[in-house]
Amino acid sequence: MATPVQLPQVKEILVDTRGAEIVAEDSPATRDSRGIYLPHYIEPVSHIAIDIGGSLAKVVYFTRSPNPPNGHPRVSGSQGNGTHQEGEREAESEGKATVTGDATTDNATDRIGATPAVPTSIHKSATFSVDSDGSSWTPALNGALTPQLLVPERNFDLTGIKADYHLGHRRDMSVESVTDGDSPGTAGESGKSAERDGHAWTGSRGRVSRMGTPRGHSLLRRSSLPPNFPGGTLNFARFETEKIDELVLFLKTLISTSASTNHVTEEEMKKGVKILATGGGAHKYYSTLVEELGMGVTREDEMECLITGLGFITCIPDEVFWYSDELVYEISHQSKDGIPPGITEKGDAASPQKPKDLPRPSPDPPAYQVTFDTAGTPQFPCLLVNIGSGVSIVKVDEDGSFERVSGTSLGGGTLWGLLSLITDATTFDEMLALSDKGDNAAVDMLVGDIYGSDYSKVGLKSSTIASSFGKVFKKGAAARKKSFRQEDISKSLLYAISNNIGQIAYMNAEKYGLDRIYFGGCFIRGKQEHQYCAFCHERSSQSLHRPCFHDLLSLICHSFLE
Ligand SMILES: Nc1ncnc2c1ncn2[C@@H]1O[C@H](COP(=O)(O)OP(=O)(O)OP(=O)(O)O)[C@@H](O)[C@H]1O
Ligand SMILES: CC(C)(CO)[C@@H](O)C(=O)NCCC(=O)O
Repeated sequence: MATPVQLPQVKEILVDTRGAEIVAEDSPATRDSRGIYLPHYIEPVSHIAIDIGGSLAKVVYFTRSPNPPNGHPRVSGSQGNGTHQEGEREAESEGKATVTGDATTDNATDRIGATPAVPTSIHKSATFSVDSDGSSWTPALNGALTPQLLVPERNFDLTGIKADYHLGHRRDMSVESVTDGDSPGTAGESGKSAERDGHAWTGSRGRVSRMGTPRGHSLLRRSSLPPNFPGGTLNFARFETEKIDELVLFLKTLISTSASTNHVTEEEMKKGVKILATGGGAHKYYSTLVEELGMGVTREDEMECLITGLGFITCIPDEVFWYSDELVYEISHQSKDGIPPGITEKGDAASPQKPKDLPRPSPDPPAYQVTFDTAGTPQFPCLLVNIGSGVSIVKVDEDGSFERVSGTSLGGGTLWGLLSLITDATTFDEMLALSDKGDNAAVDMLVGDIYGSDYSKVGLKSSTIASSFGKVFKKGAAARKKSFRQEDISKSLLYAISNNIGQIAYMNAEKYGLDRIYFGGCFIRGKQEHQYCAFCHERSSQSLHRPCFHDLLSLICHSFLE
């Protein structure tokens, strides 16, 4: 029988992201659900942040553990296409070991006297189970919420960890009395780095090797930990909004599992948990959430969350990325036969021949590399283009004030919906995979199809799409359905929607004199290069406008930083 524990109230929650590491996942389908291991973070009250949008409900929660998730090597950032092999390669190339998490399955927390303990065996990288019809993924619970305040004897000084957050500025962190030198793994050096740099978000790049503390050594270090050691994983899960009951069940299970792990009643557990909800669904499903969960839910405005999330994400090293100017040039100058205008088949000294098939962005050749913002330097003012079910375009001023200036209903929901009707794909990832293999020129009418060449007088290249799906009608009613490959249709639609969004974004950036555009939202989750290129297509190469992308769920830290 659980012994109830009384919980004091906490007024302020701050996130300590020093030494943060993105946890590798097993499958591409879950790559955006990789947790973030935060070796220093202590969460006095467990926060569950929920963003319920038109298409997807996203959940973020922190589970405490002294060890990184079992058996999962970490990567040093969301590099390249997000596969952890890339992260490993990068770590190796930097002469640093890629480390498998400290696979202690025993209960180290008991030995150091920190109670209640979360068995590390239940703390692992989130996995997903697939529906019987294979159409959707349901996230599995990862670990248990462990509010610091559930531990009756407190003597760890939290007041020393302060991460002041200001939009548009580097955040300064005062580290007054953090005992991070005693934390397992990375703590000491990262902590020093934070002090030395005076930056809150020192990030993880180049610190992978420090996670490789041999087990014996790490246990030795743990023995000198304060009872309430820091560390744990920020977990991500997502559900189709249509299946809101699955989200409710997930939250109920998370709370009840956490209660039993912490040896408290569910009622006590709920006192140490705060639920913050945003997105349209926070309003639509408010009473469902409150009634089903039996606890309070704080609603937050989705645009405010978005901007807070942008401020946070753009500060994280290696999170924001863009395509090289060379790649954008190639895409925007490629003629129908794949050779950019002005470049001969053979190439010449001034303009060496560029490959016909553009390679996927990769370190080889470097010209096409994805460029990461290694420093994590937010650039405000800017334009934020959030591509969810629909698209919101938000102008953000230098001081963080913002205005939703535009939008379009042709967004992620449109692609998802239309491809569900047209193709046999049952999941969004299958749709992206189809489009990856497609050739849009089989479906789209290009300027070259109409002119037989460029229409250079008005600046239109022969490769420019003159009319999305413009070739379809030509086939005649009977032949139409048989004539077009699902792959080509998928790519054409992806381009149509992405180009349209890119165009509206560009025009708004022009209108407001902004030279930085951030694209976000789950629509760009799949990290499809051609999709990004569609955003870059033509317009951005002619101007200073730099389309940048981020792929973390933007609500993440809003609730942690409130
Ligand atoms: N696994 C997935 N299942 C369904 N859609 C996905 C998936 N991954 C990415 N998407 C794309 O992301 C879109 C949803 O993005 P996001 O979650 O940012 O928006 P939302 O919050 O649901 O919508 P809104 O903000 O307009 O209310 C979908 O419409 C689809 O295009
Ligand atoms: C309605 C929202 C804000 C919900 O997130 C989003 O789906 C959106 O911005 N839709 C586009 C609405 C428009 O046409 O401007």
